[in-house]
Amino acid sequence: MKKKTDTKTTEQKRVTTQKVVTALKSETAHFVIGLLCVIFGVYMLLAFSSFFFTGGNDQSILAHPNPGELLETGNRIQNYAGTRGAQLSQYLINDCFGIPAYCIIVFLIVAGMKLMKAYNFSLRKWFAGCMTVMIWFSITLGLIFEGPFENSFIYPGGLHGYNVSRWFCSQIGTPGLILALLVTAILFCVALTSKTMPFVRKALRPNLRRKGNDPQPADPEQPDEPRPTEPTATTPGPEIQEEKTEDIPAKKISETYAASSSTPSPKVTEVYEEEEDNDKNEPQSKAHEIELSLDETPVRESKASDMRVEIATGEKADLLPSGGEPAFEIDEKTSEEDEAYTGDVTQPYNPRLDLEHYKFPTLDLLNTYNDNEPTIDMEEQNANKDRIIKVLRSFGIEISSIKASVGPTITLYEITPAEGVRISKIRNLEDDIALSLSALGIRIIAPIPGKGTIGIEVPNANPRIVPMSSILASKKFQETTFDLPVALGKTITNEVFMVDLAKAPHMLVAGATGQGKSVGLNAIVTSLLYKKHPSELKFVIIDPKKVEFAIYAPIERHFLAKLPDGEDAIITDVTKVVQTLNSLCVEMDTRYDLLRKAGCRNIKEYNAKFISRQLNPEKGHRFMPYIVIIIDEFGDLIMTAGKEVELPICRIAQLARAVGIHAIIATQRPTTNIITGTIKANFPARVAFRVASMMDSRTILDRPGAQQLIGKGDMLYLQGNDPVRVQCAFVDTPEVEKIASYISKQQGYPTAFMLPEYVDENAEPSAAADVDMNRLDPLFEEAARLLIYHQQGSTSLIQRKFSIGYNRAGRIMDQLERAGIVGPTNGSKAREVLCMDENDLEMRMSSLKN
Ligand SMILES: Nc1ncnc2c1ncn2[C@@H]1O[C@H](COP(=O)(O)OP(=O)(O)OP(=O)(O)O)[C@@H](O)[C@H]1O
Repeated sequence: MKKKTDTKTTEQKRVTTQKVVTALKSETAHFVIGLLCVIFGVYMLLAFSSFFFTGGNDQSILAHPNPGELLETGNRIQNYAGTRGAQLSQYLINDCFGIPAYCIIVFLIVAGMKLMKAYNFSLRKWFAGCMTVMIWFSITLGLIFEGPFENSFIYPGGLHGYNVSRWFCSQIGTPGLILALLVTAILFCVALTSKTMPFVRKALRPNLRRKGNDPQPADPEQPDEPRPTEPTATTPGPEIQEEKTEDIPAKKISETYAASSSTPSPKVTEVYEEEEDNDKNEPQSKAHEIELSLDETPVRESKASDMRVEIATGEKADLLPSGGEPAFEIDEKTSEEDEAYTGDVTQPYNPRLDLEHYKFPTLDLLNTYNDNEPTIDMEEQNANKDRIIKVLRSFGIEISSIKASVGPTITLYEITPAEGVRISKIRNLEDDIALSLSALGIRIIAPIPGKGTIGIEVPNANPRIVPMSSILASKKFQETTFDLPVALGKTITNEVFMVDLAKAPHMLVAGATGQGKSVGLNAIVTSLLYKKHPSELKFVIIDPKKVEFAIYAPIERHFLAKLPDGEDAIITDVTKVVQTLNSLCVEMDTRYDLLRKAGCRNIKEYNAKFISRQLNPEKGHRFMPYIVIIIDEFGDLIMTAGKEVELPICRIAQLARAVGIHAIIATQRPTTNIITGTIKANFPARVAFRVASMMDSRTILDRPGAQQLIGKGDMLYLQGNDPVRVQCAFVDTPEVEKIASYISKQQGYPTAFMLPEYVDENAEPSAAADVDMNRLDPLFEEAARLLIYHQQGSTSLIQRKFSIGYNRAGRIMDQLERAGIVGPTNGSKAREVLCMDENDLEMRMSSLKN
């Protein structure tokens, strides 16, 4: 009986402890503790400051040894913070660290702010910094003021400083201690800022100067560096003052640049909250690893990987070949010779200034799919396991262990073959095994790269959606340092899968219709919209289908780029596509020119230099936003415009990486006449959703596999050697609409970002001469009659009447326009018909034929 009560009490105690621990970990507890820290810090500040005036008087009272008497004399204590304040100051200042004890207050307040989530300080760094400063100054002051300061009651270095400096002096002598303090100070400054080393070098050799043709970014400390004024994001500002630049605090510039260029996480506080909630309520965000016993039930279930674990996909991307990209060389010309500029250079350039109140989209715009409960169906797991063992056994393969990682839609069974079984044997049997397992979407990885095990991927009976919100709320996305972070979804081990488009640098997306391509493209755009300010990123969207991307039209003045005479920023017309791509080539060339003049190797260096005002906007320099080109239905484009489209795309893909222009092309039909060798060579990052055939998979990934995917966002991402299976994040059209509307309601630029004008030098001035009669569509004349009869230049009319596809109808319409029979596109309205009647048409036709 007694034993039972004991157990009950222990259990109760355990539960209570657990409750207390949970309560302490809660956000409210953090906030309250933080607030207390700040309040206590302020109290200490009062006590310390008062100590300097009242300490002398209080000291004699506090020195009284009897606590009873201390209580009586309490009224005579003069410190504003009372007896305890006086005691605390006496102890921390005189008995410990001297005046540098103020560092304790600084740390307390910093820690409090961090706990309250008011600021996101790194506590470890602040702690180390405050401790170092406090101890260093304490010893230094201890050395300078041996004993009380001018016979006053204050020990500037405290007893600690006094004793430590005395001990050091006895060991290494006073000069030794001075040298040690000096070295420590320099080391601390080196750890604190990278500016220390050039500063020390310069102090050691004052006439040390960088060579003029050094392509590195110039040292901001250099007094004669020219710096630009504060222009708008696209145009140079008019204000120019005759001012020298010596007095620009280099540190300030670099700090502000860091602040302005680092990407703020939208609503970071909220994000963390959500993430914690996710951790609590949505255990599906954890990877579930189950070790399956070889005979029956699972032996162990463990939540192995935390969502916060970062997989090094980005870094991996870094190491990959850039797909035949030619080397970019900077010629040896003095980069800054034409930059002598003396404008208003007191502040670093802030690219976000024009839209400084811009708010990043918030996570509440996205659906959370809370009902999407995680489930691990043990029956299913065991049935699969048994099937795998049976099938392998039937081929004479024994296994020693089997482990399952349950992903959102796929489970990976990792199999260790028994000793003596050769992996090559399993690989040879791959097709037979797949046939025997015969479920849709089984993929065998023999062996798993870097391991001696074999992977068998089996689709889950109840797949789970990976909501975009969960990916964007993840710590990995929030804290990413990628320049163009693209969050694609979750891997089989439930880790957030991200790539840096800036390093990819161009992406090919393929997938049969309805397998998740459009959702994937939306996920890519969404993740960029959540991370980039309108001044830093522009999209060029090419959408021949005219429907998929219309949802982005509202953000034209924030995030889209277009031709100067372009009506719609979402480009749907084939001729406009060719013009736009060529215009992008012009932009690319201009950017290269500017980079060369600035002596920078890439856009990042260039922008950093521009921000620190080392480049002169009057010489054409400007802040360069990244440009991401998205082309949907690339197959249709190639079919209609062929080389006209392929050539500029390949040029961009070969060269544009360094200047921040990146292309993503998507196609339903990954055939070799669409994804040509040149395209493939220049698009190293490949995304394959489910495709129709093994041939298609080979075209896109250079290997089979994509035909076995299960659709609905199940995809393989390839960059380098081995494809990664990822469940694409799901973002629905209404969610994208909400994001677009959230952005479009805010102040934008007056127009979309203007691409340079492109003049086709080979273009014939006469419209009629532009039409090659030998290549006219057989339906050309009939279509012309139809439009004249209806007096309505509508592509869908041609499509309907002749029962032909959109692309062909579009092509006919382009030919009709070039022949001067219909006018140019007219927004969403039908084109104007320029021929009045049949006679008019006859005349035009005969002029065309001659
Ligand atoms: N990541 C995903 N998670 C869950 N379901 C998805 C995902 N991606 C797509 N789906 C489902 O598949 C459907 C089709 O997707 P989507 O429109 O992206 O296909 P698509 O490949 O672009 O087709 P098309 O080429 O015809 O435009 C979606 O409506 C959705 O129901």
